[in-house]
Amino acid sequence: MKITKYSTYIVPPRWLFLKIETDEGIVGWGEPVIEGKAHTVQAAVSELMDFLIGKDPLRIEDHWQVMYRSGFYRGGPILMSAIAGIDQALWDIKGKAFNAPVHQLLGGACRDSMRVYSWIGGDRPTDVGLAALEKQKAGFTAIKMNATEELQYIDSYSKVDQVVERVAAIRTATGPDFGIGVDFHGRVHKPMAKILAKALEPYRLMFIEEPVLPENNEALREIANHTSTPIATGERMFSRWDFKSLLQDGYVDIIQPDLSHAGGITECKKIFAMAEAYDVAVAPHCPLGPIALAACLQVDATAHNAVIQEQSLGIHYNAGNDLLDYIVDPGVFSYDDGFVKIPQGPGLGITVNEEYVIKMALESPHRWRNPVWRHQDGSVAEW
Ligand SMILES: O=C(O)[C@@H](O)[C@H](O)[C@H](O)CO
Ligand SMILES: [Mg+2]
Repeated sequence: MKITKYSTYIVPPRWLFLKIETDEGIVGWGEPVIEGKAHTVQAAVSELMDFLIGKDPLRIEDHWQVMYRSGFYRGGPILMSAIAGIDQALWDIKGKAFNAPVHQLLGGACRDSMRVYSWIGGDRPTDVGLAALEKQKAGFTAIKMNATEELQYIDSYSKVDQVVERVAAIRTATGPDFGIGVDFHGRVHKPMAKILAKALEPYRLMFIEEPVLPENNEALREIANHTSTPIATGERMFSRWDFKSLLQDGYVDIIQPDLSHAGGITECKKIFAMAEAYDVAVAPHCPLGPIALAACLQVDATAHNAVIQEQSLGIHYNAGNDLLDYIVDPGVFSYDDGFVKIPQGPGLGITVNEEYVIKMALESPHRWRNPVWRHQDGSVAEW
């Protein structure tokens, strides 16, 4: 079998899909994207595909090594997202070629279904009490919300109180066993992060996420010393090499690599295994489309330490398209009591609605850019 062709599709709300074709008629789909930089990743995909056209799609490990090592410059969000989407598409092809779901090819499932959580409140954390209750009624056992829109290095305690009030409202609305993740979203700096972490401790959270930006991961030590709440991070870390010191240092409890940002199925399977050796859980990040979610579930199925999966079913951003719009078999992601069954179809286990993808790419190709938010004094706030 040989790779003959590829196509990329910029689709709303913020995504990029990739289709790779072969001379045997088998096609694979991937989702190589980083939000706000879809066009940049698209360009990186086209550069990397020059190495793959005419090659055997089944030699995934070798292709991964070529894409990662042969370019001299390596790592980072753009290159690793491009590799990720290509890698997903190659695994999709391999699964279809052997008529097996990807998880079978990775060693087989060690769980039947995966607990999932839904994001509430969109980019801005408003009215989350009600939103959490709606998700609970819809069958979810866990949600995640953003803690705050912005917080300065040193800021008022009333902003801390507002976060606590929102979390308390969710806890009251949903009861003691409901999973609550609070995403600091890298919007909080070290001086306030420890205050906020400590203030949230009584609410028995599932985790606090990105308490500081990943480039400040050395601050996790102090934050971990201020709270017993599990600490999660990793959506902006892109390879085993990014994760190794985080794991060695020992202050993280849950890592959140993204199957569309961190080198794909091939790399994330290895990252999950590294974490297992440190007794660290995995909760893969995925505010993306159906191909990314399917890739996550295929690896989750095979990883003992995968505990919960983020997913964007039900209009993650409170605007635009839902991931189910892009597949012809939306039932594949139906959840029961907060769990999604592992997709069993060949490859990634979903059937992309190609006609709809092409239509959306033609009619509404997005140019989604991250909003620019500012603090009261006019200085830029982390989005
Ligand atoms: O953990 C999450 O899902 C968030 O940090 C999103 O990745 C971010 O808001 C961009 O969509
Ligand atoms: Mg996050």
